[in-house]
Amino acid sequence: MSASKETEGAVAVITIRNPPVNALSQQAVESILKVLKEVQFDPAVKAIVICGENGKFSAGADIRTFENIGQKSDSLSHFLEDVNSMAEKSEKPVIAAIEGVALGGGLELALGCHYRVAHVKARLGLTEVLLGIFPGAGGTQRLPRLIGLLPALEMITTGKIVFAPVALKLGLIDSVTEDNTIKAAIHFAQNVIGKPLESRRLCTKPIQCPPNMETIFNDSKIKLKKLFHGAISHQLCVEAIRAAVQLPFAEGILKERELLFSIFNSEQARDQAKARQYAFFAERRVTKWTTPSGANWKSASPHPIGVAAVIGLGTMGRGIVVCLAKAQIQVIAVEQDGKQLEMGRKAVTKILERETLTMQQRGLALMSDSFGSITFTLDFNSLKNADLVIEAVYENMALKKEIFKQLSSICMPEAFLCTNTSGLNIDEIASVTGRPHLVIGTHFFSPAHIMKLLEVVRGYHSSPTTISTVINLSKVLGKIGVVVGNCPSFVGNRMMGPYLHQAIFLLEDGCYPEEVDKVLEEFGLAMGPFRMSDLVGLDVGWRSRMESGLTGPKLLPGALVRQREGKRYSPLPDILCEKGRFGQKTGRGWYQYETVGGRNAVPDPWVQNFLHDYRKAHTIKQKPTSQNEILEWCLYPLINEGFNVLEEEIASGPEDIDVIYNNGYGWPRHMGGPMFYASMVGLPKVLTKLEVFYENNPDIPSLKPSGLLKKLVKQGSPPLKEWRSQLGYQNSKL
Ligand SMILES: CCCCCC/C=C/CC(=O)SCCNC(=O)CCNC(=O)[C@H](O)C(C)(C)COP(=O)(O)OP(=O)(O)OC[C@H]1O[C@@H](n2cnc3c(N)ncnc32)[C@H](O)[C@@H]1OP(=O)(O)O
Repeated sequence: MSASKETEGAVAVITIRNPPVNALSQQAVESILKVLKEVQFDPAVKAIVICGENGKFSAGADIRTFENIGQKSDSLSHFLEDVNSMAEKSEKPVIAAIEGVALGGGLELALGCHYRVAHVKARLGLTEVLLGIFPGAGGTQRLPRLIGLLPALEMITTGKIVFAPVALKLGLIDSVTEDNTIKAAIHFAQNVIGKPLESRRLCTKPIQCPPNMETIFNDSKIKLKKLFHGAISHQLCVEAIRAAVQLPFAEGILKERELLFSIFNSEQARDQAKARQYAFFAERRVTKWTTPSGANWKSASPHPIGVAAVIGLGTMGRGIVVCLAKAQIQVIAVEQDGKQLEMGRKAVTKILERETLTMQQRGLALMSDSFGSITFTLDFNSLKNADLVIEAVYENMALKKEIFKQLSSICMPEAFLCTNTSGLNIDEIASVTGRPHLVIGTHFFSPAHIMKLLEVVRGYHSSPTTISTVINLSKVLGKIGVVVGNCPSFVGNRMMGPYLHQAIFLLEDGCYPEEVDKVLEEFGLAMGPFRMSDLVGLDVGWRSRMESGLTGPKLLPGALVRQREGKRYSPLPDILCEKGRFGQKTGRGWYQYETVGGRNAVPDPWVQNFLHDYRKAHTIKQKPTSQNEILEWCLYPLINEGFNVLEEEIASGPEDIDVIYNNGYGWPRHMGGPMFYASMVGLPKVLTKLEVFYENNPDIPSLKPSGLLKKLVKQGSPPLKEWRSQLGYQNSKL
């Protein structure tokens, strides 16, 4: 960790060195300060360029140290601000040469410089808020002065990252280069030697403010509350920016410090910051996958994928085609029906047009010709050219097996065969092929071109190379691949089961859909269980329950209305479906909608009356349930299933589950994920509640506390990072 100096003519080049991302540790910043002081007094130096080693300016503060430093990180921010201020006050021009990334404290350092030159592919952002803190080294005071109130408000409160061309338009940087950035910055420096610097010092620059500032701040807070629910740091960002417009620079800096300090002083804000930082590292942790047999990310090499094929152009297939094409992979899109193929082609083209527009707006010169080419075809034989095939037809085992049988004979012997199923048995599908080691599950989430999560489901025979190839592909697609084991519904959907059942039981017992949703949405979930079910479509679950004989014609005669095989069962969603209430798609479900396909869920008096009559018919006494009880009844069974998933080695660690929930199920990042949340609530509390729930409801097996949860509590509830060592996984091989 160091900063070194070289000189090129009259220009001193200070290089930050702290691999892999030149994070600003205390040592790194001390080192920058030392060299910066040195060059101030060197008469031969007329201008200074600051850059980062290995093509990265700086990814900001060293997050690895946050856990241990607590409140100290707020004084570390002041320390960085002292360096920024020294650069700003320098009588010699200071130029930031930005390659790769300038994020968080890295961008704050660049804002202290008089000029910023960036490579065209560089990304810049004040991302602190995404880690539960906010820019505390002058960022909230300098950015609005540089680019204006509104763009600064957006960047700081959302942690938005912009590419260099957009940064140039915003006025965040002064020049963009496609060549060697350091050389370009040295050249830039030579041209500004001797020019007045006063107007380049952001601390002296006034902020251009619109007249309706207070409305802007208030609206922003309301919007952020909706977007990030109870997340505190976003709200504090607004206060810091308010200080920037209301106070002179030096006082604004003091206010920024005070607000940052308030985060470390509040238990809730500290917990949220911990949760977000945990979520950041959990996403890195899951890339280091391992399987119960000991295969892992180090022991396998991925194969590159030049040509990929997608079978089935329904909603999922279309999204998958789009993300492959966006990653510049050549795609063969196959349908069996001419009409479906044409509809698929049109839909894909439309999405790609929209994506092109968005990319252009983000300053990325990505035109449609830089997408991978797509061949739409009815010819199954064209699959012989694919390195990897993703089957994305509807969930039907017989159909999937038929397709995989064909794939096994058509495709190249080394081609990987993936199935986009959300819960079917991968081994059964693989069994009909002559290459089960090359078969794997790729569970995409809808819309597939947007959602970041990919559940990578290893079958019994999936080879390490197959896992590695698909995990690598997920990175190429800009997704987070999480390796999971093969069991009904895998990880995410399996844990959803007890949660959704419990939410429905709450309706039987006296709650209303809007009441339950409100509690879970206030907790931070993107959508409560009933709004989510209406969005997905109630008919999806209904069809699968009919298929498995839980309802409909296959239901055994004499079955009790509210019981199946001795377990509690609620027919409520079946009855809704029988009445044609499928959710948004029919304009009625647990809620009513303004139109068929409408999005705006409105509580429906019909549902309220229906629930009332249902309870009366089944002589169910309505129980008052507090908000906290609703939360516990829904979340603890979900968490319990998470422990079962860990115990059965379906997920390799709690981080895997949390990454799945944060990226695929709308879990609020400032709550870390369900397993992290359980660790924050305290495992003994979760266990005690589940024990009581189960004792009073022995007909709900999912309430039975997991063996792993009990084991962990017995061991004194070790911190989450130690849970892995309690699992059967051979982590020692990592
Ligand atoms: C004494 C002064 C202290 C300064 C005080 C001022 C306070 C400022 C507040 C902040 O700056 S908060 C931090 C803001 N920065 C960020 O949010 C950036 C986080 N990082 C990223 O977004 C990405 O990692 C990246 C930089 C865009 C690189 O992405 P890429 O996909 O290329 O690689 P990764 O796998 O994500 O990362 C590689 C490797 O580096 C580790 N890492 C990344 N950023 C940091 C960081 N800021 N601090 C410490 N370590 C970081 C990451 O964990 C990976 O390590 P691993 O061991 O391979 O898992």
